[in-house]
Amino acid sequence: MSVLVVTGTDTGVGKTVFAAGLAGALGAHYWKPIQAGLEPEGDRDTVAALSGLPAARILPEAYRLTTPASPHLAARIDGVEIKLARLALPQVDGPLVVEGAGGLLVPVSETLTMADLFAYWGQPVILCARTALGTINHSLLSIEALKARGIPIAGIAFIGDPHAENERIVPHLAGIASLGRLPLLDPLDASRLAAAFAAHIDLSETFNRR
Ligand SMILES: Nc1ncnc2c1ncn2[C@@H]1O[C@H](COP(=O)(O)OP(=O)(O)OP(=O)(O)O)[C@@H](O)[C@H]1O
Ligand SMILES: C[C@H](N)[C@H](N)CCCCCC(=O)O
Ligand SMILES: [Mg+2]
Repeated sequence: MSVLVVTGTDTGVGKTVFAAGLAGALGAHYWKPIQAGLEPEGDRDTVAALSGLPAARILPEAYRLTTPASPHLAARIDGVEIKLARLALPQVDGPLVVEGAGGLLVPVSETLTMADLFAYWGQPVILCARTALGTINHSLLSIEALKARGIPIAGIAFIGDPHAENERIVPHLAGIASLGRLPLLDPLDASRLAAAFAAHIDLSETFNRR
């Protein structure tokens, strides 16, 4: 089993759309261990709709929390305690794509962050980042947080309209691979996502480095 963890510089950067494209391209299983916010749908449902994968490849979450908030707060509201013991990676045949909640230092409890979880898993992480103004700082801070914990970095994936300089300077300063840029798709559907992912995202270096 090979695992790729998808994180982002923030909530709402496009991790789920990217993860759907990635899981579809790899014929992987997809797992969102902690879902905070169930309306109008969870990320699992979005990936089911956008990845083109059979339903059995979209694994059930370990925690389904009702409130669209930081997981530590969503868990408190639901009266749930998030525990590492329930967050072991599921064993599947073939590749597994795992999506975090929000960005790296988002708390899942009073003592645990998403980054702690990634360090515990020790699997390579793809950082999803906007192309737009502000991304340089958010991206480099996120990469520092990954490096500080010794979390392997598979690369950065940009999402949004082209911005050649932002797409150059971040991987250059961080010394990590860029997997490319997923454009904003309108309409967004499974076939357009698969085509855009194949045209714009290069996974060859990701797998060669491993
Ligand atoms: N490549 C894209 N093309 C068009 N729309 C996109 C794309 N990427 C993201 N979006 C839209 O942007 C919004 C946020 O994207 P997404 O849900 O993937 O973010 P996220 O990083 O997974 O957020 P969360 O932290 O809640 O998991 C969604 O409405 C999604 O449809
Ligand atoms: C509700 C949202 N869509 C995600 N599920 C959780 C995002 C947590 C972000 C916390 C923060 O950085 O302030
Ligand atoms: Mg998401």
